[in-house]
Amino acid sequence: MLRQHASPSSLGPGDKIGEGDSELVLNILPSDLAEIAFENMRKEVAWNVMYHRGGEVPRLVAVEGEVVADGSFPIYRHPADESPALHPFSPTVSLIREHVQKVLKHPVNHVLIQHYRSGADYISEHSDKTIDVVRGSRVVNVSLGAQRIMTLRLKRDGMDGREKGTPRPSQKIPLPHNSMFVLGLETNAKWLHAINHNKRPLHLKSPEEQFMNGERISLTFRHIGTFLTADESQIYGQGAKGKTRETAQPVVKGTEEATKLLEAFGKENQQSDFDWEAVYGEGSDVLHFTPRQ
Ligand SMILES: O=C(O)CCC(=O)C(=O)O
Ligand SMILES: [Fe+2]
Repeated sequence: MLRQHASPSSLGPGDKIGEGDSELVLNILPSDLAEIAFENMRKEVAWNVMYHRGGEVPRLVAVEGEVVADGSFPIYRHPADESPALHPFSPTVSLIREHVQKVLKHPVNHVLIQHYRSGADYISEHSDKTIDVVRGSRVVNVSLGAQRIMTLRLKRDGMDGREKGTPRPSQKIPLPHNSMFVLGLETNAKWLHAINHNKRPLHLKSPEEQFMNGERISLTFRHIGTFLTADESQIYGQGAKGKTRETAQPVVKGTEEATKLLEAFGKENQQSDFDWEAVYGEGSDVLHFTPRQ
């Protein structure tokens, strides 16, 4: 039985989350791996500062993925000025990936890893950008370290037809250490999600929030259908204009193409009935939005 709570209470395993295609899975990793994963990743992962509109994003990030035989690798495009360089899966992340795939029952070939260094680090409300996400697959966030809260909020246009002044439904899902939040694409289409900051002094927080000194690492695994060739000169696959390796096209940096894709991302953030085929179907060959000078 799925239970539906009033908006502000916390949801967890077994609850109807978002459109009902999302869920929280506890103890995703065996305890020996869960225990060492955080410290291992601190050392193994190539952490970067990432920029959005010229400012630093408030967390450290890294990208890893599966490099295929000819050296091509998956690319996930989202509105950052530059995507960090992709590295092959590091040893601990590889192990985590295996457990994720077993539960998810579909492959994942790309991960965005984020280090929330304290309660002051956060990710603003957004929908994941799905031009490069294999259609019908789900996105997962594995949480390690301090518990933070995933907040879902119905998109504004989802309120059409409801009485004026009705608050937008929102849901709070605490993400404990060693959990996996599965984001269904229907939920991603109709709701925004965020990890808001939690600036209460550490000593006033719950033991779960204080864990790992308030630091959290999340791993957002996706099944990506768009690829860059080894020398990063060409792009192909689901989200590109050339849909196969043979029809790969040169990547486009900046220019009107970039403005067009950024506008499409804006629409995906706002529209519950976002028409994927109409907006993304043709594909885009843009790589970086504000290329390095
Ligand atoms: O840190 C998280 O769990 C959320 C990350 C996220 O929403 C994203 O990278 O798109
Ligand atoms: Fe997200």
